[in-house]
Amino acid sequence: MINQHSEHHDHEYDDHRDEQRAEPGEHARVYEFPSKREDSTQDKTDYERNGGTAESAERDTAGEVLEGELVDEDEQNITSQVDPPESGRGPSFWERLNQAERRAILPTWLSSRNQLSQAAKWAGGHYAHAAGYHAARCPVYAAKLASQAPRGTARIISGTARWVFDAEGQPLRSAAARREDAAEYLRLTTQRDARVRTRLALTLPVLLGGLPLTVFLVTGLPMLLTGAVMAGLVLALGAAGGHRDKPVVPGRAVVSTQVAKLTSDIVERALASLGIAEINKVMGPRGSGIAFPKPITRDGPGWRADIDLPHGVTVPDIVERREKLASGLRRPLGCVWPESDGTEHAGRLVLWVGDQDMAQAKQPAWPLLKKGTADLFQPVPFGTDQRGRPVAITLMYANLLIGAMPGVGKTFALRVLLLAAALDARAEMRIFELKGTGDLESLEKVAHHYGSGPDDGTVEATLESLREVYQDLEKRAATITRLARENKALVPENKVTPELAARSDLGLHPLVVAVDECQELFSHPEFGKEAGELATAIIKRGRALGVILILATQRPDKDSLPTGVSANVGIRFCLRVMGQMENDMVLGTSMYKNGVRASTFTAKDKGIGYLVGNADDPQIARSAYVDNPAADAITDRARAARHAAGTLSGHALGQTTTDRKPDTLPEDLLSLLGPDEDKVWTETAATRLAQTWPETYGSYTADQLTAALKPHGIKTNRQVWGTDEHGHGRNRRGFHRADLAKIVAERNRKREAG
Ligand SMILES: Nc1ncnc2c1ncn2[C@@H]1O[C@H](COP(=O)(O)OP(=O)(O)OP(=O)(O)O)[C@@H](O)[C@H]1O
Repeated sequence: MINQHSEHHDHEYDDHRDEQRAEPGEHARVYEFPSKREDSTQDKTDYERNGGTAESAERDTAGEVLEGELVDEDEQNITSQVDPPESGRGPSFWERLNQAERRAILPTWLSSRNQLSQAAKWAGGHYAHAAGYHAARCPVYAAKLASQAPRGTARIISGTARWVFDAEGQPLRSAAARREDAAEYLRLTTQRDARVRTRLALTLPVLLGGLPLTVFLVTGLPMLLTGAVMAGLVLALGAAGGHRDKPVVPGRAVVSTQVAKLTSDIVERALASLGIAEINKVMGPRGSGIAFPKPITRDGPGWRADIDLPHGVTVPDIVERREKLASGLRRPLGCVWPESDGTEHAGRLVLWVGDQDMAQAKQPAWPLLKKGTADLFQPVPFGTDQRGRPVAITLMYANLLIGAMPGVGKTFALRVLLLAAALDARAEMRIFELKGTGDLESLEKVAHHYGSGPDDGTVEATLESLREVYQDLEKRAATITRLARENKALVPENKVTPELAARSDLGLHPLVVAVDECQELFSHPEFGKEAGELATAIIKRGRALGVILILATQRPDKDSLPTGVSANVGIRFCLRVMGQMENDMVLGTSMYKNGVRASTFTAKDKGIGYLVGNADDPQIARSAYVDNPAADAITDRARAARHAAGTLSGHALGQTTTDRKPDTLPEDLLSLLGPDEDKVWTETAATRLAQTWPETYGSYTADQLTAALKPHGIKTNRQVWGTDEHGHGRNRRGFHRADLAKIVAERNRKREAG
């Protein structure tokens, strides 16, 4: 690199320059420019005197400098090479050895027991399938071969006859006869006669003796064996009578989707198709080409290429053209995943090209699906990345925001994490699903608080729960401070530890608060503001105190997501969104600019999103797929574990408590409704029950009544218009008298029938 600067005429410089002149090292060349205007004028005049023009004099001077010739010592501008000399440049040999990356001795699939067992399972399954496929078609193959047996027999007979009588020499003998070449003809026929004699001598004993003997022996064998030998003979004859273009086994058991190997040529061609000027420059006839610092290798179910992009081109430049890149690679979009390498410079691209579209690739089952428990202080399984590697999330000391447009897998992703939390028996769960579709219903049986519906009642209940959590924060903080004062070793980092969380006397157990469709809460005209403030405070303070807030929204904008929440949340999962604003609202400022763009996902990329804040670099993850029945089975397990640990509480306990209540709840409730009361709010009914029969229903809240009515088949999530304590008319959750009356009539009928 060359740097120009003006030179002051002082002695220090002169000394320095003299030093350089005294030892003009090969790599430290000094180029000098005339700096004074009069000097260059002088040059021009001299040049003109010698027949040149002033402009060409200037050009020539510049040319001289570029060619690096030393010019007059008196001239005053200087250009010096700033690169250090070759010797002594960069890290030493040992330093380089120390920093060098060691490539794995064994391929990854051999070095991990898990991957090895997966590979073995795959190979076993593959060959078992092929064997089964062909076994099922055996009768068809046998019939085909038998039908070909006559042709096979004819072929063998005619082939033998042609061999014995030397049919292959016939054209030569005919040609000799046509040419009337008597000597040649005689030589050929004599040779043929000798051949035929020998071959007849070999064949006749076989035909006359061998065949009858074989028939005799075969018929003399036990029936079964004779049959087997005959069948084998027929099949062999059938094989001899086969057609080359009509094989007996027409197709393969497994049709492999052959994916083209990723080569540097293919990658270069794809990069050149992106329309990036710097790439085109290096790809041009005089360009240096694209640099591949490591060989292209197989990585999981795909290929990985590490690429040094040309100077000035960054990974986001490529990521934003992912679609064009996929077209250049001739691969489906869901197979092409350009990423940056966090440990390298901004132009190091890691391009992973999968064999299969991520959305269609078979995903392994969620590890906790059938068995196992979770520990919220440890990473809990969430899903897989584009290479099929497991992605786990540590929820403790974190908060999570999930955002996406409707219907791309937001609730499924949230549910997987809540199921994991449910499997940690210590965790208190407060779950609010503000859409009202019951997507999180499976978690009701383990939840301390549960609400479902977009109505004011549920939104208010969510706010009430947040208020409680906020108050609980104070208690938790006081406990931590007290413990730290008593024994610093108990709280080394002034935050909840697994040991403290396990102590039921402290109240520092993990507390998971989840709000699905949280825009209903934050944009609520009455409760939204307070809810936003509480959520922000919980996110800021709750982390160290064991409180985990998980929010999911399909409308990530300023009104629906308070900036305090979007700015402070630690882990973010963004599935498909429409544009930059939603992307950055969920994933954080500048993420779109840095190439982390959830807007590049397509409608079929269900459950796939960018996960930010979980690892050093943004990850692409697909949440594990757990459907409703599977989720129900998991929460049954979770409930049993909680029952055993004595940690069932609140709403979940209400369910059990009501199971033990005298079975007169529908009748009791009906008797409390006025004659004209067709509908009633659940909370009103709960209050009346508690007031009328305090011993039986004294502890009933609206949620507990909902849970208690569920086994009777009475739904309490209907919208009921009523007047609140301030005299305002509003909609809240409730039930219809008609539903209740129907159930009571049915119960009476059964009772009478005995
Ligand atoms: N990980 C996944 N793998 C495969 N399919 C998935 C996955 N996650 C979700 N889906 C599919 O996507 C559909 C929509 O998922 P989900 O209900 O979670 O969407 P949503 O974003 O919450 O929608 P809405 O905003 O309307 O509630 C599901 O019915 C499911 O079939």
